[in-house]
Amino acid sequence: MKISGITYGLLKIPLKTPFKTALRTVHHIEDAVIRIETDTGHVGHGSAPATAVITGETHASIVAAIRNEIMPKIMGQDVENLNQVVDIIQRSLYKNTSAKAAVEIALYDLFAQQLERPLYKVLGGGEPQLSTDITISVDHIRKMVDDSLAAIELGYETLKIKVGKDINLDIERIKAIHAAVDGKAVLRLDANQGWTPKKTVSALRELEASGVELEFIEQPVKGDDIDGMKYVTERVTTPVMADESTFGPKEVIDLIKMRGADIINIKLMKTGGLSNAIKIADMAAVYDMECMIGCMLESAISVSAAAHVAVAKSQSITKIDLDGPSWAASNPVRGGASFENSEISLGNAPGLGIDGIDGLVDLSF
Ligand SMILES: C[C@H](N)C(=O)N[C@H](CCC(=O)O)C(=O)O
Ligand SMILES: [Mg+2]
Repeated sequence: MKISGITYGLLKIPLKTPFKTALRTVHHIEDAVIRIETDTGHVGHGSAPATAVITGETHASIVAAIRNEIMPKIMGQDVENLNQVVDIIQRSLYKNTSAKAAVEIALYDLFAQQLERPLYKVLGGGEPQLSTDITISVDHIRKMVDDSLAAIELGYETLKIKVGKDINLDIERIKAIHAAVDGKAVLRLDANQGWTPKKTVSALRELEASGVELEFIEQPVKGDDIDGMKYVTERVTTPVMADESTFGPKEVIDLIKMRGADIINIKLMKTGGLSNAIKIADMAAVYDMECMIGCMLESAISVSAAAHVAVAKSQSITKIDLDGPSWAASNPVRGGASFENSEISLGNAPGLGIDGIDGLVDLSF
């Protein structure tokens, strides 16, 4: 099965409600989508959102990186030689992790299709059901409380509360949600780099002292402030998760060695795809470190691939934040994993099991 062609598209799906973090407000999922074709007539699907504030990439840069740098180097390669092709993708250009992720997702889809097995089985198997959290956008307190209660009504058992705007107001937000939820859901926080190390410690100590139990605090300080992450990790009881601080395996090794966080958030768009995500999950298992699999605001194509990794690497990937598709007003992906509120189910079809994608704007000029 040799790689013989590629088509490019843009997928834009309105959200049910705006997604708001300390870094950005988003009204649509917008993904660059690729379909990699083979000489056997198979099609592998891949996609990547443009999360410029996190990875530095735009849709134009993702498509240009794939079109000009990655595809010319893997055209004609045999999908069967998965590791060799992955190596070419990873060496094809510096950074551009979302572009690499889109290509790796399509490649792994094809590899598993060739073996006529669902991707998670090719990656090691597992139980093909996951339960994801749901993100609560940062907003005024009443809205966040209402959103939290509505999510619980829909069956979500874990809420990921976005903070990081104004730390004093954030403390009020968290206390109000904690009181309203009244133990009916697990609470995790994501400050998306919005706090400082000292203020994080004092906020968490105040919350801990007032009986607010948090599963973890994700990326409280600037991504490149690894000393700040360590400072917080050493001083609070609440576990600290690294998101924007760690992209690839090397950064994770460094962070583990310096004990700069308790948990790692693995996202395919940061790792450059499945190969590095798997390396990180395996390394974390060696160090008895827990990981979460996360996503950007992205469609069911790439989130399905992340779900397959999570199922196969459940020894270290113990937390799931794959709510991207739940934010979309519709799911234009035919076939593949199903996303029903908190429940994610992987089908039995080969690869990712995707039959087609509706509403793609063709970029294959
Ligand atoms: C969607 C997911 N639950 C999430 O919160 N991801 C964010 C980044 C999402 C984005 O800005 O597209 C995160 O974990 O920081
Ligand atoms: Mg995060």
